[in-house]
Parts: sequence; C-alpha cells; structure tokens
Amino acid sequence: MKQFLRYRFSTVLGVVGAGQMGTGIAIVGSAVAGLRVRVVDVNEQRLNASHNFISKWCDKEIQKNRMTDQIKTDVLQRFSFHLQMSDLASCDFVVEAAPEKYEMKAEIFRQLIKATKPETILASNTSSISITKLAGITNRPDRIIGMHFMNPVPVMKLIEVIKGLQTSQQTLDTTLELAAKMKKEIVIAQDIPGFIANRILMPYINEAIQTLHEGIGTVEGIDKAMKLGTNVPMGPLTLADFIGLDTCLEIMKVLHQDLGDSKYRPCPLLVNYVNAGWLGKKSGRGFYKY
Ligand SMILES: NC(=O)c1ccc[n+]([C@@H]2O[C@H](COP(=O)([O-])OP(=O)(O)OC[C@H]3O[C@@H](n4cnc5c(N)ncnc54)[C@H](O)[C@@H]3O)[C@@H](O)[C@H]2O)c1
Repeated sequence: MKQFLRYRFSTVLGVVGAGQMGTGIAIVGSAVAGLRVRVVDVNEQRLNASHNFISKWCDKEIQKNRMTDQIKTDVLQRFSFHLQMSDLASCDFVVEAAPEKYEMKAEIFRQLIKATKPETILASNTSSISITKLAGITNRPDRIIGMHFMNPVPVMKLIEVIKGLQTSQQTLDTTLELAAKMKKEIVIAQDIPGFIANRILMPYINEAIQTLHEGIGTVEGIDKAMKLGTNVPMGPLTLADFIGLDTCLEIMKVLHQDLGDSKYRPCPLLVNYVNAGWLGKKSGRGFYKY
C-alpha cells in the first residue's frame, strides 16, 4: 500500500484557482513536495500573476540562501499553467482553491469529475463549505476531502484536514501523506460548518468589525488592543484585509445559514465594504489602504 501511495505522489498535483491560496498551494507542491503541478484558472491574468509571484518567491528564497538558482529552475520547470479543466486529466490529486461560493465550487467539482481519472482524489481548500455536500454531487464521494491550507501557505505550518461523511480511510491516508510531503502539520476536523479554525476565527473577526461599526474603537485602536493585549502577530482587521473581506463574508454566511444561529450574523459594515469592492489587500483597500 505504502509503495502504491508513494508512486502516486511521484506524479502530478492539480490546483484549481490561481489566487493567493492556489498559488501558495502550488508553491509547496513544487518547491517542498517536489511534485509536478498543473494550475488551472479561468482568468489568464491571474495565471500570469501567479507565475510571476512564484518566480519572485523563489528569488526571495535565493536571497535568504534557502534556494539555489538551479533549484529555482527545477521548481519552475515542474509548473504548467492552463485555462481548461481538461488539462488536469493526468493529475492524481487535485486541490480546488476557487472563491468561497458553494455553487461555484459545485460546478468546478462537476467539471473535475469529467476531467480527471476515476481514482483521482479531489480536495477542496474551502474555509467553511460542507465537504459532504460537495461530495454528494459527485460519483466518487469516497475520494472527496477537505484540505484547508492556512494563509500564506508557504509560511503557515498547518493544514486542517476535513473528512466528509463518505470520505474513505484510503483517501484520508493519501491526503495525510501528501501533507507530510509538503512538510505540514495536520489537524483533523469534523465536517461541521467552519470546521475548527474558522468556527473560532471568523466570529472573532466579525466581532472586531462590529466593534468598529458601533464606534467602540478606531481601526488602529481595535488592532492595537488585540495585538498587544492578546499577543497575536496581527490585529483582527489587518488579518481580515489579508484574508480578503469577500472570503470573510462568505464564511460568515455559511456559519449563519448552516448553523442557524443569529450569533453568526455577518456585520452590516462587512457587507457594505464587500458591496463597495473594498476587499482588503487584494483590491488595494479594505480597513486599510494598500
Ligand atoms: N484567503 C485566505 O486567507 C484563505 C485561507 C484559507 C482558505 N481559503 C479558501 O481558499 C479559497 C480561495 O481563496 P483565495 O483567497 O485564494 O481567493 P482568490 O480570490 O485570491 O482566488 C480565487 C481564484 O479562483 C479563480 N477562479 C474563479 N472561478 C474559477 C473557476 N471556475 N475555475 C478556476 N478558477 C476559478 C479566480 O480567477 C481567482 O484567481 C476559498 O475557498 C477560501 O475560502 C482562503
């Protein structure tokens, strides 16, 4: 069995979505696990930006003496970038990292079922959406799993692995082996909305936005209180900007709708910011200007 799994990971990793998470997952797939990585996005500009980001990331690693020019060449050679899902046909393991919207992810999973081999494992990097629900629309629910990387992926040590109701033990074992190849630590969570990390983190961020909305503190004051007062590396509003306010809102909507408890109601100020297109660092403006 072990040999079979090892053989599988000498082959190809697919990543759907070349945004901040997909790009990070692709980096650890190639640079840490040594896999060939095929990245798919519907937006050519995002693919180009992802490619540039990976090249610059390698340059920074070289400056820090953590990579050589030759290794950079090898890392980049293992990548390919594509606009069509059908280009993932050779992949053994695919991680989906598209926006946090159930219908969008469901459509991607329908396409992935057609595009990939029957034995290919399909993982979602979802922050909150039910893995069991995504698996339910496929013909291989035993091979669907949650693989929730943390942002920024090359830096953060954790992957939260979510086992859906029908996920097989073999799929879990293979996923844990991939995570180990990526040199990540693992926490296994039950498939309940938000899992562990976002069940705790997002209500905290939402409450920080509510505190701002009620005028209890300024943006800087709220961040300073939590950063220096609770010894976290960044305040909740900085973190929200970094995650993306659209992603934060979608996660709060899932918690609110699927758990049915009013304590998860998204703060109206968060809704307004997203409606205005103020999505945080990635759009140039959120609680701070970039
Ligand atoms: N941002 C975070 O801190 C964070 C942390 C952990 C998990 N996540 C999760 O990761 C996922 C992606 O988040 P992100 O921050 O990278 O978002 P992002 O907006 O940076 O990137 C999403 C990418 O998906 C692409 N995309 C859209 N539709 C597509 C399709 N049909 N096929 C292929 N690509 C498509 C977009 O063009 C974009 O490049 C979400 O599910 C999010 O909840 C985010």
